[in-house]
Formats: sequence, structure tokens, C-alpha cells
Amino acid sequence: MSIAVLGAGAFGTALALSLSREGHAVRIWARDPETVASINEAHRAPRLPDIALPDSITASTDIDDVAQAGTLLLAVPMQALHATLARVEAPLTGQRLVACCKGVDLTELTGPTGVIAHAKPEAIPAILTGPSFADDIARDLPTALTLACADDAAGKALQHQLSTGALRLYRTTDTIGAELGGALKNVIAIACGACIGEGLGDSARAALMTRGFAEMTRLAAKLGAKPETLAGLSGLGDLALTCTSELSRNYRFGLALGRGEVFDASLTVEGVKTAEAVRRLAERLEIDLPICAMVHEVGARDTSVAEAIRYLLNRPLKEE
Ligand SMILES: NC(=O)C1=CN([C@@H]2O[C@H](COP(=O)(O)OP(=O)(O)OC[C@H]3O[C@@H](n4cnc5c(N)ncnc54)[C@H](OP(=O)(O)O)[C@@H]3O)[C@@H](O)[C@H]2O)C=CC1
Ligand SMILES: O=C(CO)COP(=O)(O)O
Repeated sequence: MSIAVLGAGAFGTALALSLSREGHAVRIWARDPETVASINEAHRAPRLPDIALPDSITASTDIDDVAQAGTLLLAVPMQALHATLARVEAPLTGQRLVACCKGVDLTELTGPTGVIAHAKPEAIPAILTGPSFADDIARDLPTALTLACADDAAGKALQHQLSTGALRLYRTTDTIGAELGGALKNVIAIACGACIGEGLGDSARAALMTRGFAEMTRLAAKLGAKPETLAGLSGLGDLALTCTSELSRNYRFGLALGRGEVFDASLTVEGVKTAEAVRRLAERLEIDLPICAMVHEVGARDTSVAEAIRYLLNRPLKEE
């Protein structure tokens, strides 16, 4: 079954490259004609500029043409997913739509598989998520990810189709758990970056990671996810990576907040809008997610990092 990627950013291009090494010819849809020309003529993607692409990776601005592939990897930012799917006019009956984005949609308050199910009910939704930097995948470094699909037969087929020599996929049917882990870890990574940027130290970061994980599992349990999914690659695994590495844009965004520096607005930082969506979800479900709430306020510049930390430290003492 053929594979195509919607979105010519760092992650979509890295996945295309990884699959091309297994002999797949991969087509990429990009909205920008200059990006398409760069991929087809210079064999470079502007958002992954240091890596040369093989001839077997080609690009087009014609989304309906690219979207004919049996497996479509959806690698646009979370808040652009619905609009990108809406651009595809032809029905996607029985096609496997694999979300590669991390977040919660601000309009629908669902993760990417919910958005896919709503926008393209005739397709099979899945999500590929877990600890991986695009650059590592592009350089063929060892990586392990979670492939979640409620349809287990389709999930098995995708696991085999998308695994490569360096990219090892584990499988689950728990799409809610997989997508919430990937979405929420970005919010906690912003908190951890802000903590280090403010000079509060590694002990405080460990506390934020642990209590942040408690918030992740609390929300996930309320939405019917399995606890073991949150404890796996898509949850704890990605939390560990993103909260400790300066390669993460979410972590670096937090660092800039803590240091009072300006951050490059052209970079994709999923945790900001996810924090807002999660705040709304928490209010709707009547659950307490104080770290996520503080990230939302600090990201919106309503509260300073120092005030947010003071608030978290002064909450009533309770059992762990
Ligand atoms: N980079 C990474 O290491 C990883 C990223 N991810 C996830 O992958 C997703 C994409 O991230 P990444 O590839 O890094 O992001 P990039 O910023 O590198 O690229 C984003 C891509 O989406 C396109 N895009 C942006 N806005 C829109 C829009 N409104 N409509 C259509 N296309 C749009 C961009 O086009 P243009 O260039 O024209 O702006 C670009 O092709 C995110 O959810 C991220 O969390 C997951 C794992 C690892
Ligand atoms: O999701 C990622 C790592 O798993 C990439 O993190 P950033 O989006 O913070 O760069």
C-alpha cells in the first residue's frame, strides 16, 4: 500500500526519509509552492535543511492527488489538522489516516484521532506518537514510537508498514491514551523549561515532571484511557525526552519564558494552544490540573513564572 505525507515540516519530511530508506516512494503535500520546488529540484526540505533527500521523495501542492495513497501521514500542526483534512475533496474510504501531530484541537477539544473521525468518518484513524526528534529520525538514529489504532487489524498492518530498521513501532488500540500523552507532555515541558530558565533547579524540574505526569494520568483516566498507555512511550517516554532536552521547542519556549527572552514565533510550539484546550477540558470535566493551568496563564502572559511557582507551592498540602 502506498504512503504519502501531508505537511512538509521537519517531522513529515523525517518520516518520509525514514520510509524511503526501506524502499518506499513517498509523496509529500506542501501548501507552499517554494517548498515543493525545493524538495523536487534541490532535494531539500526548508524545515529540515541539513539533510539531502533521495529522488524517491517528491512533493506537490495538489492535495487531492497526494491524498490518493492508502496510508496518509498527517504531519501538520494540531490546530491546522481539521482545515488540512477539509482541503481534501475526494472521499478517503478505507484509507489509513495516521496523525503525526501532538495536541488537543481548540474547537473540538479532542485529540487528532477525534478530529480525523469527525472530518473524514469514512477513513481509518490512527496516531503515531512517542519520543522522537525529527532530526534523530532523519539521521536514522534508533527510535521507538507508539502506533495507536482502534481497529487492531489496521493497526497491525500500519505497525509493519511504518516500522523500519531504526524506527521500532509498538502497537496499542488505546488512541485516547496515546494522543493525550503526546499532547500533555508538551505542556509539562513548557513548565519544566520555565523552571530551569527561572533558575529554580533540577529538583524543582523533577517535581514538575512527576506532578505533571499525575495530571496527565488524571485527565487521561477521566477520558477513558488505559494507565499503561500513559506509562509507555507515548506518555512517560515522551515526557522524559521533552522535559530534559534543549532540542525540544516546547522546552526551549519555556526556557525563554523563564529567562524573559523573546522566542522565535515561526517555530511550532504545540504546548501553548494545548494548555488552553486542556484548561477548557479540565473545567468541563471538573478536574484539577494546576500545572497545566499555570502554563496556560504564563503562556498567555497573564501570570509571571515566579507567580505561577508561588501559586503551585502554596496550594493546600495533600496526599500524593
Ligand atoms: N519536529 C519534531 O521533532 C516532531 C514533531 N512532531 C509533531 O509533528 C507536528 C508537526 O511538527 P513539525 O513538522 O515539527 O513542524 P514544522 O514547523 O517543522 O512544520 C509544520 C508543517 O506544517 C505546515 N503548516 C503549518 N501551518 C499550517 C496550516 N495552517 N495549514 C497547512 N499546513 C500548515 C508547515 O507549512 P509551511 O512550511 O508552509 O509553514 C510545515 O510544512 C507537530 O504536531 C509536532 O508536535 C512529533 C514528533 C517530533
Ligand atoms: O514531540 C517531540 C519529541 O517527541 C518534539 O518536541 P518539540 O515539539 O517540543 O520540539
